[in-house]
Amino acid sequence: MLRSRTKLIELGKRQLCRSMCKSSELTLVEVDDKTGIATLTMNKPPVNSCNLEFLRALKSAMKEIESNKCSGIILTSSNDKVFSSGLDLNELRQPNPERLATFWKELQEMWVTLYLSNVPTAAAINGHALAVGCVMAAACEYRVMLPDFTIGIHATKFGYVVPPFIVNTYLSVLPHPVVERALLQGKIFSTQEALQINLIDEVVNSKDEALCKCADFIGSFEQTNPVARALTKRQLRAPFAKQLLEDPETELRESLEYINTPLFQESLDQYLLQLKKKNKK
Ligand SMILES: CCCCCCCC/C=C\CC(=O)SCCNC(=O)CCNC(=O)[C@H](O)C(C)(C)COP(=O)(O)OP(=O)(O)OC[C@H]1O[C@@H](n2cnc3c(N)ncnc32)[C@H](O)[C@@H]1OP(=O)(O)O
Repeated sequence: MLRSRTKLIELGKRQLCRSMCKSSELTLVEVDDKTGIATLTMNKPPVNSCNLEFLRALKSAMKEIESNKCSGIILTSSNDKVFSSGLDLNELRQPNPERLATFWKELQEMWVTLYLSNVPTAAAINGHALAVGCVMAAACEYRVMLPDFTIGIHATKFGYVVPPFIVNTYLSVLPHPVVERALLQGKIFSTQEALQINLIDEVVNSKDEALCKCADFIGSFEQTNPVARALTKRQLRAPFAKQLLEDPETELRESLEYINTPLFQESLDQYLLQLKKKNKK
């Protein structure tokens, strides 16, 4: 605790970044010179599905934003219909064992980086946010969403047992009975339904408005001490991340075992077929 506090104070002494604009193919980071807020735009066509390289790019963008002492992160998408379609299902289908293990570790690390980020995090959900797309939004501290899209974790519908840290992401935002029903049904919520259950904080009519609301949210911490804020956030969130932080190997092993079962592979094949068929109609 003392070590991490010292590290944070050292970070606090560094200059607030005034302008940084770094693009990779998969992510785009723009920092507002006045506010120090970084907008991290997911940019993996066609639907921001998370493969190994994309998870890596997201994690490294977030770490870089934090190390540049920005005042907060807004997560959004360059696609105006899809925030993220979740994990790239091709990574899970008949996987190469080594790549699958690396992929899953990246997933764990990306989640920890976002969920326990030292800086305020907000999601401008400008399109569908499915499965891990929803998890990323729910891992942020604030969510604003455009109308007529969908959000939720429907893993049970395609034969995926939801790992504890994903359950915990939902539990950070929603009451237990709501989480239980939503996960067991594999419920996908409309924007309006998501607002009613408080999965999102607000509905807005444009991406610009969403970005402004997120910036206002991050600005609301201007008067707080960033070190005290970050440590308090960590205290509140650590119990939900404890299992994964203390024993990532067990979660990794259990996930890999499950992904490799014939039961999971068969239901994944069927699900991917449905997804492709939809486009041929
Ligand atoms: C952060 C730590 C998390 C740890 C987690 C484990 C938790 C377990 C829970 C979930 C795991 C997942 O995330 S699995 C991913 C589940 N995602 C989906 O089921 C989304 C499926 N996609 C859609 O419903 C739609 O694509 C869409 C609504 C997102 C967009 O619709 P649209 O019509 O705009 O686009 P298309 O359907 O035509 O898609 C274009 C193209 O992309 C392919 N596609 C879409 N999603 C995926 C995906 N997730 N993985 C791989 N490929 C995907 C789709 O088949 C189309 O391909 P073709 O052009 O070749 O037909």
